[in-house]
Amino acid sequence: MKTIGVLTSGGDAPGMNAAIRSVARTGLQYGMKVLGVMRGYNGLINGDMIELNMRSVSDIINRGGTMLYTARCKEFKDMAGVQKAKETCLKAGIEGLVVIGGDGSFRGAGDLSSIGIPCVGIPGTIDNDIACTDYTIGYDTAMNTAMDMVDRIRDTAQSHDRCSVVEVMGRNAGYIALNTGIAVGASYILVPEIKPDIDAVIEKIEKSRALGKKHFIVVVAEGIGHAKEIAQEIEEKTGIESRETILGHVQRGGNPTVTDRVVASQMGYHAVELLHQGIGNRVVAQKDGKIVDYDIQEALKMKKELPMELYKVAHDISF
Ligand SMILES: Nc1ncnc2c1ncn2[C@@H]1O[C@H](COP(=O)(O)OP(=O)(O)O)[C@@H](O)[C@H]1O
Ligand SMILES: O=P(O)(O)OC[C@H]1O[C@](O)(COP(=O)(O)O)[C@@H](O)[C@@H]1O
Ligand SMILES: [Mg+2]
Repeated sequence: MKTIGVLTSGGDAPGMNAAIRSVARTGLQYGMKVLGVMRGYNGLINGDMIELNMRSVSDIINRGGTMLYTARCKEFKDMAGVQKAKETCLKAGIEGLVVIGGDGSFRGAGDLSSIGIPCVGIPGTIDNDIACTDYTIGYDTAMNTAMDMVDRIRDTAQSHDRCSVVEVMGRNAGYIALNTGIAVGASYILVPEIKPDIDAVIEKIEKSRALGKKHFIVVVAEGIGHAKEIAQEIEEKTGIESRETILGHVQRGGNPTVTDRVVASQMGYHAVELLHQGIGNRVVAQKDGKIVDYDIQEALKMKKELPMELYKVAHDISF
């Protein structure tokens, strides 16, 4: 391949820049022309792209967000949009494309691959909710940010003998909630994968209160929501003054951790190796510590479950 494109799509995630840098530098080393497509699939439909050289990806490895911007592009969900994107690719000479994003972005990459533009997906989302991979770029940074924020909340909850209900991101996935919850010693963790049971939360708080505990942290995933109502119910039923905090987009920003930078660098490299061999319609993944790749359609059919043993450990040791 003489020319490849790279784009970021869906929610941004810390480490996406490190992946862009890796894709660009690997491609350039192979003598390829590398085009950075702006604002996800929008840039592909509108022909909005910039040529990347070795220096244009300098000083981004340490930065959150994405230098190529990102978007959720409705038009690309229809084949007409995908067809337009293909025409842009043909015009610009793009023979292969790296798509950094989540499962939605991979569906689009599969569609574009099916009409003759080979695409390789790189999992980039803070949610870690992509079934084919043990790890998604941005996840570690997001969890560490959430943990830092809850540590701060703990200081004030402790000083006031309060209960803090903290909502972390994760629309459909409880990975951030589970790991942050265990890392901050939460009394209870509510995740979208398990039907919420407020009575169980209250029972747990009462149990540890009987053992002398005076301040409590409950972590709630965004998919469960209702942090305010949960805090109110805890206060009403236990008499413990309660406050809710929704962490929100603070979890999506900031400098990527070492894990996110390393995995992003490895995955970007692997993606371009595939395109260099003329291989498309693949998703790069991390499996048991190794970088591997899967057919996009097969990857999208895979299922991943929240580690229930970890959920049990979290609750068995929080008193
Ligand atoms: N079924 C689909 N077919 C084609 N493109 C899709 C599809 N679903 C999502 N996309 C494209 O991928 C973009 C990102 O998807 P989204 O689900 O929002 O985020 P993520 O990739 O993080 O899961 C969408 O805005 C759209 O352009
Ligand atoms: O920034 P938005 O559009 O409000 O989206 C919020 C959602 O994006 C995420 O931060 C990341 O999700 P994606 O990577 O799948 O886009 C979710 O945790 C959250 O539910
Ligand atoms: Mg998604």
